[in-house]
Amino acid sequence: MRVDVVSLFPEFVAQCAAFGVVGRAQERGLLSLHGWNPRDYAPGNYRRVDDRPFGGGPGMVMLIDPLHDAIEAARAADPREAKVVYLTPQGARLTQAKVRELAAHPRLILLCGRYEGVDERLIEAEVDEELSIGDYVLSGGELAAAVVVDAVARLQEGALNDAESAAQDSFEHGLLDCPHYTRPVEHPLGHVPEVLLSGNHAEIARWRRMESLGRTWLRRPDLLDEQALGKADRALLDAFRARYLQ
Ligand SMILES: CN(C)c1ccccc1CNc1ccc(C(N)=O)cn1
Repeated sequence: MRVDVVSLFPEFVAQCAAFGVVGRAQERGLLSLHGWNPRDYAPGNYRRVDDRPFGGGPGMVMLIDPLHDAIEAARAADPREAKVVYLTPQGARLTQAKVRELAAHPRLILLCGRYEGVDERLIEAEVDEELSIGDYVLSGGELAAAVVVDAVARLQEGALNDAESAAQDSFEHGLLDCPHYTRPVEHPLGHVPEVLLSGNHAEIARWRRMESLGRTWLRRPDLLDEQALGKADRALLDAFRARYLQ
């Protein structure tokens, strides 16, 4: 998968993608990242990329032409069709389902806004999708772009080994992950649940599923559609609630 990032700080996103699983995905050729700086397409000595907003008010707005030219240069760098995504607080919420959809594209162009954002005419002409990573304001779209790069990189075939993909799977199934424990068994901070030491793999799987269901019910009831749960999961959740409420 190829990702082109249009940003005044293109190195920002490249740095975020240089470590761990995402860095390894790049080394394995599963992901290629390219930065395009609108300032390189801004004419004259001052190389302006922003200007004052029509209608007055504080802050600056990113100019159309440097962004347009940077996006077109990115498009031209690879023959495949690109989906252009603008990271903005005004975007649709990014979910794992949306990440899966994005990860299936051969190419993405991620547009990172700074200042107060981008001239609306550029958005209308060039952007396919506006996405938000959450309801909060960042000083630029680069962190949001780095989140998208990380999330789609992990879904590239061959990016994760078995252990890593197990961690990925829990949220993929729409539930929160169960608790995890490792050595030592006894520690001043507490002990390890007996079931995990039992070697009884059916019981361990049952306990983990119950914990995932229970935690989702407690922490993110919005993720839990109890109607869609099978008979076995409903029984596990009832058992969790009985223990929790006793
Ligand atoms: C400068 N701002 C406020 C701005 C305004 C408009 C567009 C982009 C930006 C860049 N900032 C962002 C970007 C994304 C998110 C998010 N939640 O995905 C939060 N902040």
